[in-house]
Amino acid sequence: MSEQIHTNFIEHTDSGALYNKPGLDLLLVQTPLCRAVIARQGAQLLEFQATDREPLLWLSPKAQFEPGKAVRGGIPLCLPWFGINRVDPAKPKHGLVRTQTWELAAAKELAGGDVELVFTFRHNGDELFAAPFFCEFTMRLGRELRLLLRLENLAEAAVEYSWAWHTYFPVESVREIEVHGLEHAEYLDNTRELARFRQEGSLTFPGEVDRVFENAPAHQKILTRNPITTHSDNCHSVITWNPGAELAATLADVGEHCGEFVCVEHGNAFADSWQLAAGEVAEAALTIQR
Ligand SMILES: O=P(O)(O)OC[C@H]1O[C@H](O)[C@H](O)[C@@H](O)[C@@H]1O
Repeated sequence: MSEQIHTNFIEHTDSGALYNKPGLDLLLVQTPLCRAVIARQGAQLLEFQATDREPLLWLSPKAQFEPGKAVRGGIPLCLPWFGINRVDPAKPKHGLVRTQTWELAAAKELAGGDVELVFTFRHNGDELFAAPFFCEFTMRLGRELRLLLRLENLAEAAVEYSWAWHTYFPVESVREIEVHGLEHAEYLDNTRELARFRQEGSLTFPGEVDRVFENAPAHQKILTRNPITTHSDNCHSVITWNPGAELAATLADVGEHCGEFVCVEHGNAFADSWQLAAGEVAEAALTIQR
């Protein structure tokens, strides 16, 4: 591993110091514009809050910080496959990069006071995923949050990649929110063997909801006390998820907190998966604010 990057806005810390649950190395970013916490494992943003605004991300009070286990909350990046691996369902859900250590390759302050962190991850190809690939994940942290993904297929043949930023948003009560921006779109219902339906009106969360919108619009709005808006570039899939009380009771890191968040995830999965030729690069971006 390369040497740690030192700047006046990054503190190298860990989950023991910040959450009293030792286990993972964390970066604490503090600037006049915002505060963020990022796990080196998965380059996973755990917290983001612009100064004088409400938190943008939900981190479960029951989150576990164990190396090799995904942390419940923030923005885990699911890649190189999203959800259950369709070729071999015994493989871990949501790919492999969310439980691997990423490198902080660069960190700098931009004009205007935003800071930019660049994380990289190289996969050499193994039994989990044969193709080698390289990911660059850039976070711009300011009054809003901007994420950029650059994925390079290092294989000598074409490879399919599916992925998503699996964002957990905080809400007062998931049963009282609406997600706008998916009206009339078709979705695959993951609670009904991926059967296809059409979204009538705005999306609500009366119980378990697990929907995959392909070819989805670029803007969504989460209507909660202080609305959250998302704008994506080249993210054609939106996945919406809340487990509902019954399923949440079986998730040790969610439990009774299931009403406090909604996942509105952006990426390219199912029919929108990226087919990358040998050496091909693809990019996508997501901006979130409230
Ligand atoms: O528990 P995880 O592996 O983090 O997955 C959490 C959820 O992620 C996505 O939203 C999927 O559509 C859901 O089916 C899944 O349950």
